[in-house]
Parts: sequence; structure tokens; C-alpha cells
Amino acid sequence: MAGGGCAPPRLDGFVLTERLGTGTYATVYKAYSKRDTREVVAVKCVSKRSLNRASVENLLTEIEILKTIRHPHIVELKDFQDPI
Ligand SMILES: Nc1ncnc2c1ncn2[C@@H]1O[C@H](COP(=O)(O)OP(=O)(O)OP(=O)(O)O)[C@@H](O)[C@H]1O
Repeated sequence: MAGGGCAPPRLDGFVLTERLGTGTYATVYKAYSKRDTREVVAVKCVSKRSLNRASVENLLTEIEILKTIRHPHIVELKDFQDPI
């Protein structure tokens, strides 16, 4: 996902709003749930085109680790979607 002036991408069940930041491989957006709770989350959108095989493996490892970690100082991974 490119940064700059691009519109936020679409994601089922959430409304993406402003861009929170950009890293090496991803752009992170503030979003809220369309459910009654209006839960606020950060959505990290990874640009697959920027990834080589090693980067993909690193990212998938990070996702698997984050799924298992619950700590007050580490952000909780709530969901992972790969739209192919
Ligand atoms: N959960 C979050 N809440 C608020 N802002 C966030 C959150 N996660 C990331 N950000 C913002 O988005 C930026 C990019 O995050 P991302 O995880 O893609 O990269 P990074 O870890 O900062 O850098 P790199 O990928 O280069 O190591 C962060 O620097 C931060 O400003």
C-alpha cells in the first residue's frame, strides 16, 4: 500500500480513516469497526510488491508470534487477512 496522498484501502467490517504512519513494508491506518461497538483499531497494510521471499517469511513469522503474545506493552494482533 503506498503512502502519501492515496486513499485508505477498503477492509470488510471496518472504516479506515487517517494514516497513522509508514514503515519499511507497510502503511498503518486508524480504523473503527462498523459494529455497534465502534471498536478503534490500527490496520497495517503490507505492500506485497515490496516483499521478497525472505521478507514474506519474516512477516509470517512475526504474525505467528504476535498471535500468541498477550502483554500490556505489546500491541495485540486481532486478525490477519491475506486478500491474495
Ligand atoms: N498499533 C499502532 N497504533 C498506532 N500507530 C501505529 C501502530 N502500529 C504502527 N503504527 C504507526 O505506523 C508506523 C509504521 O508501522 P510499521 O509497523 O509498519 O513499521 P515500523 O515497525 O515502525 O518500521 P519498520 O517496518 O521500518 O521496522 C509506526 O512507526 C507508527 O507510527
